[in-house]
Amino acid sequence: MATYEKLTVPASGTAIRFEGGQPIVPNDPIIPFIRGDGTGVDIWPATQRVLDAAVAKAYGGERRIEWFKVYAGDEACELYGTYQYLPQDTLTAIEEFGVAIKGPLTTPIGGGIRSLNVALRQIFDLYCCVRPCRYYDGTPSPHKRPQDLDVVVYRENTEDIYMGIEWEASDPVCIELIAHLNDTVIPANGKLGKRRIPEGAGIGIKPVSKAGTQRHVRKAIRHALGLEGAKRHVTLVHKGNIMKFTEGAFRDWGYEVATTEFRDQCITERESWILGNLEEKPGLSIEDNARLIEPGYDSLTPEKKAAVDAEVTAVLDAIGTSHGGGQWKQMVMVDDRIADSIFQQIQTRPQEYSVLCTLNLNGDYISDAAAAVVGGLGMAPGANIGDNAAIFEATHGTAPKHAGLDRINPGSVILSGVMMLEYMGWQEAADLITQGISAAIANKEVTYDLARLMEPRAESVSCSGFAEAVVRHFGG
Ligand SMILES: NC(=O)C1=CN([C@@H]2O[C@H](COP(=O)(O)OP(=O)(O)OC[C@H]3O[C@@H](n4cnc5c(N)ncnc54)[C@H](OP(=O)(O)O)[C@@H]3O)[C@@H](O)[C@H]2O)C=CC1
Ligand SMILES: O=C(O)CCC(=O)C(=O)O
Ligand SMILES: [Mg+2]
Repeated sequence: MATYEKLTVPASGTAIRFEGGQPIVPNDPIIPFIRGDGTGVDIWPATQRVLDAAVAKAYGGERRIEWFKVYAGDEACELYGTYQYLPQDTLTAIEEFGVAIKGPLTTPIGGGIRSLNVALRQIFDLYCCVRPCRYYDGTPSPHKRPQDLDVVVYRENTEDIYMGIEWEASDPVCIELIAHLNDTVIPANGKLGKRRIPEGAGIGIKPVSKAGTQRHVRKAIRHALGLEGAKRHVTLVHKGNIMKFTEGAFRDWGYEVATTEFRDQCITERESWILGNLEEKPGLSIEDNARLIEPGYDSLTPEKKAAVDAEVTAVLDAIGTSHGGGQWKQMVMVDDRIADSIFQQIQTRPQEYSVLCTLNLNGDYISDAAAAVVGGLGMAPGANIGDNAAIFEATHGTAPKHAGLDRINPGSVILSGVMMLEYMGWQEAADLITQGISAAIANKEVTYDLARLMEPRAESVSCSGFAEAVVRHFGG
């Protein structure tokens, strides 16, 4: 048993262990929770009420969660002292008990502390941020057909510019770094021409590694393998046309995982065109197939034409038998889209997407945008998953202007709790909550954010009132 400076571990309960990246869950798990800053004061009690009621109803006392209050953010400073935003006790508790849940934590813009939310993901190597965006019937939305969006954003969670390796413009190290880049590093690369970093610039570094990308893509593909029909689909989202060696590499490394480790279960979009063309027109020549997959083929240089022909030949040789004859239609489709395009696609053609596998920053943006389509940040849950720990939290932040007013929507943290119960294998309790939320919304018992979008506008319930409504509607 670990030692704690200011915390007392619950007298009863058992730790969740991890084996091979999977949680082994006892009937009485000790689960650390962080209340959170801002609206955390409203949301957390509402969430705990719903989770406890669901577990009690589903298992009649056979299973229960032993909550272990741990501290981060403003509350931690009150208990541990000034600037103690993320005390060692909290880290020890998450390490010892493996699965935790948290409310949002404040991060100042510009100077001040770095994000505690990001720090927790990095400290525990929670490399996949999983954010499902699906529609609950009756939820008001600015979109005409919000029900068409049913995606899971798989956001890489430990790399990219979120590593926080950056220097302020006035920092002497930054000035020295810019001089070194301008005088030595950039001229040494023949392709960068006369480019110069402007003096007075701040500098941030964007590391994207092959190992970091591939372990994340692997989890996204495994997720898609558990889905059915057209939802067996992973889209690698990137801005690889501009950031070739980070975002472009993310795409290439992602395809590499799909076409090596998951070769028998995956088909890429281009491979599907090649096989599909041949299925539609048996006897189609390599050149005509190449013409169909490559727009503008006839105006390509002979070398480029030969490369497309070679691609068609290679695909037919490698997987013509194993994937051809329509077999590929049962497999996980892996394609890629440029990030700006995916923002419009999830609004204009939402039904075409399923698992959106992204880098860190793109996933941050896309998860808020996708949440907006299906009803806003009040209904946007999330999970940070690693091989030895998992922390569940909503997509949104502290929403400070609503703090302490018992009016914010606790739906996102409650749904993050649903993800936690599913991760623990407690599906019966998770289902009760999902039913309760669906029925509360259908009954127009909703918080201000959803009430104001309803037509006619509905009378809103409080944050705690929504939790009570969810509990009342367990079982439909
Ligand atoms: N994982 C985390 O802990 C995160 C922390 N943050 C941090 O949170 C702080 C505040 O960030 P901010 O940019 O204001 O973004 P927020 O996500 O906190 O809030 C922005 C707006 O989104 C709406 N919203 C957010 N949560 C809910 C909810 N539960 N129910 C209904 N509506 C909701 C509200 O809109 P309206 O007022 O129009 O109703 C709110 O004003 C910052 O310090 C930021 O760094 C941000 C994101 C994630
Ligand atoms: O940590 C923060 O303050 C913001 C993080 C964030 O926006 C997110 O994880 O979605
Ligand atoms: Mg965000």
